[in-house]
Amino acid sequence: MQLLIVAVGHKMPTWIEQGFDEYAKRMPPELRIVLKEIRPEQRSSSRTAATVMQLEAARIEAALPKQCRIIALDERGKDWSTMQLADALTGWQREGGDVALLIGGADGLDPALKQRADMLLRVSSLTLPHGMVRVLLAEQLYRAWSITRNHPYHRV
Ligand SMILES: C[S@@+](CC[C@H](N)C(=O)[O-])C[C@H]1O[C@@H](n2cnc3c(N)ncnc32)[C@H](O)[C@@H]1O
Repeated sequence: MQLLIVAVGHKMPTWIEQGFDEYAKRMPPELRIVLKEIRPEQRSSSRTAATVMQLEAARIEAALPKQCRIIALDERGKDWSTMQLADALTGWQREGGDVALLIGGADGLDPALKQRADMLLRVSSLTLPHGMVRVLLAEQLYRAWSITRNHPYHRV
């Protein structure tokens, strides 16, 4: 099973790339975190944010496997504790299939894409920059995995 992070945004600063890699590389081979970067659409005065999000959504859809669970990261989503994430991870592994975690660009994720997601998840009440969300998500997935394995990384 793979955890796909499908994230709008590329050419991230080195500190984002390093932060992400730091946690992604700690995952075991049977539960890899795979990053798929989506090139952001050009912003211009003749394009509305809705148009840009629709075009980015088409790119995100094209990057998704045929069958996968979709979790859309959104600040208006459900609040999960790390323990809840760890429980969910156990369930996802039991049920099998890939899980895609979607991170939007500067304007967010297209409403239709959020509608078709299995759930919306928020990681804070604050609006975070998309680069930071991928780092935070990688750390939380690693922490959640460490909980399922009683690994000492997570202290209660
Ligand atoms: C700069 S934010 C976009 C903000 C946009 N105005 C909106 O309303 O969604 C870029 C992306 O980062 C993710 N993101 C930012 N803050 C988040 C949070 N607190 N919880 C979950 N995802 C977040 C979302 O996927 C969002 O689409």
